[in-house]
Amino acid sequence: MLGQIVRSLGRMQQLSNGLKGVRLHQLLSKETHGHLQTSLENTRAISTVSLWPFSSQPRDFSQPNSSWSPEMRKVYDHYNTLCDPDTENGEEKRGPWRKLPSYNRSIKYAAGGIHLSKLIQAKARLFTRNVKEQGATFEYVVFVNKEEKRCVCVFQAGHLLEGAPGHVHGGAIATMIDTVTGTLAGFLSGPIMTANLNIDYRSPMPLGSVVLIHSALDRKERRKTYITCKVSSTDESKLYTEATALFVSIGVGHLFGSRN
Ligand SMILES: CCCCCCCC(=O)SCCNC(=O)CCNC(=O)[C@H](O)C(C)(C)COP(=O)(O)OP(=O)(O)OC[C@H]1O[C@@H](n2cnc3c(N)ncnc32)[C@H](O)[C@@H]1OP(=O)(O)O
Repeated sequence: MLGQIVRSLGRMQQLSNGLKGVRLHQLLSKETHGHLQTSLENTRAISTVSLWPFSSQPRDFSQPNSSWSPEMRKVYDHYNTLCDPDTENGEEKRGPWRKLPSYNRSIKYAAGGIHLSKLIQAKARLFTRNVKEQGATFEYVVFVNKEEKRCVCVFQAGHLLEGAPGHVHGGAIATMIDTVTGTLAGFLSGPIMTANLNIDYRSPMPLGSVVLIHSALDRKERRKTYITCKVSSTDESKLYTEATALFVSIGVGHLFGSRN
């Protein structure tokens, strides 16, 4: 089975031979992210923007939309400004902050990706980006600071995420924590999967809230990347949730049931 997949992927690589800088393993890394660990997909998109000259333009869900509250927009603008380059002596210098783009399934936009999508599951979409109604579920943007090995996510919780009446479902909060810590782990360590997630819910989060999800690298040990996480109000006066997460680096074969 794995052999067949690898042969199919080989044919797909021929399709992409004309595309400079695009290698099969990069496409596979994106697929890994599309299904299980899309943080690397985000990461690659930063470093290889040239991966997107294909077919139609994918929608970047990290752009402001009309569902965003003034508070969401204000915090977004603050972090977005940190991503702007400074000009010193006429030279542009980029700081450590980057905004990560976010797609519902970037692989289908790459050459050969459509075939990869079919091979795995054509209708699969990233969990947090699969509701068309803007503002109904997960509105979020992740900003990463490479030097400090940390990131911050601005998250607005939509009305379809209700758990306790009027408040955000604990599973939705866990989803966002997994997403943000996983994005950081993938950014720092490449393809990974969540091995362990510990969450302490400290205060109920009202639906419609805009919160900050701060994640930072705790440590790396061999294939293990440990991340800490805090979810708070935007002025950081109220703590909603704390978490720790462990991500284990994987090879692509892991997704096909191989340990190679
Ligand atoms: C933008 C969106 C980003 C979203 C990110 C979301 C990512 C996800 O949600 S992934 C989906 C949820 N996760 C999964 O389904 C993973 C299922 N589990 C697995 O596939 C495997 O158990 C996996 C990959 C975690 C580890 O398996 P394997 O590669 O064989 O590693 P293994 O050799 O057992 O362990 C490696 C190390 O990790 C440690 N480890 C593994 N699992 C755990 C665990 N649960 N707790 C503590 N330590 C662990 C091992 O002790 C070992 O440590 P050491 O190096 O000190 O010996």
